[in-house]
Amino acid sequence: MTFLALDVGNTRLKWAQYDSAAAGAGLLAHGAVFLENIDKLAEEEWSTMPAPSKILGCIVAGDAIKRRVAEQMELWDVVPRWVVSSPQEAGLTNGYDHPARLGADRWVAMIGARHRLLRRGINKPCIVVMVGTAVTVEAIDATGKFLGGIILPGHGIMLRALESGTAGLHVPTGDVRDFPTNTSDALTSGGTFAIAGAVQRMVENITRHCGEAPACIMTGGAGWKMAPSMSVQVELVESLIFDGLLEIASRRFGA
Ligand SMILES: Nc1ncnc2c1ncn2[C@@H]1O[C@H](COP(=O)(O)OP(=O)(O)O)[C@@H](O)[C@H]1O
Ligand SMILES: CC(C)(COP(=O)(O)O)[C@@H](O)C(=O)NCCC(=O)O
Ligand SMILES: [K+]
Repeated sequence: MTFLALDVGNTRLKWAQYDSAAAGAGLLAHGAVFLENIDKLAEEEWSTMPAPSKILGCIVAGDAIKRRVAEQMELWDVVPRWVVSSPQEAGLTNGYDHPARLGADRWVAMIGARHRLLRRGINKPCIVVMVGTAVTVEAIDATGKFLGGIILPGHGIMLRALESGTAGLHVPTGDVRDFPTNTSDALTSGGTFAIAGAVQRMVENITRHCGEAPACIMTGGAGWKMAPSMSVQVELVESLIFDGLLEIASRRFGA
């Protein structure tokens, strides 16, 4: 059997095909497409792929996108399953006021992070950072309870908001500097420090709450851009959402 995992965000659809639906499964193929290009998946990337036996994904894009993704999968005779955040899954407890309202990508990434640590025998609090269209920073305690998390604008949204709300901030991308001395560097550094500072604050919050410093795992399309500028130690794990989907799939579908 092969397993297709999907992560549909507000900017890109990411997919990965595995040789089974189990943690540690072998990766057969993977790709990412901007949402404006999803209508070509069936005739391009997916056209030569053997039909998956199971499909599980998380989607936070709107219903119109969801329908367009489903259309591309009509190529195969498989009903795709979408993760909905629940009060409990794969050993995690969801502390959100309304568990189902938590973005499915956030829930799946947390499941991936928790099991990644447990597999290494690490049972301590954890911060999960996801740097995509938006940035999310989640806090999980040592028992696997999701305590809560924050949402802030991603780099692109921050810059576009500043550009559209001012007259004098239309400048090329700059560099991250401790003390920026031009507009480009000031904007790029501002966005980067906003994200790095938010993560540092959540690390402080959870350390105070749990009495123990957390492990910190980061993922998302722009994670590699943030990694060099973080003020706390983070582990960059590009596959975190897929790792989470494999954990959920192994429990739902069996190995
Ligand atoms: N090679 C790349 N392709 C696409 N986006 C990239 C790339 N490198 C960095 N990014 C950044 O990552 C963000 C998209 O990340 P992604 O995790 O796909 O977001 P989402 O899950 O919200 O769709 C974009 O806002 C963009 O700034
Ligand atoms: C926070 C998000 C917009 C992040 O989206 P992304 O950057 O991955 O495209 C998404 O997880 C979402 O729509 N969440 C629902 C609201 C919530 O989690 O509280
Ligand atoms: K995402």
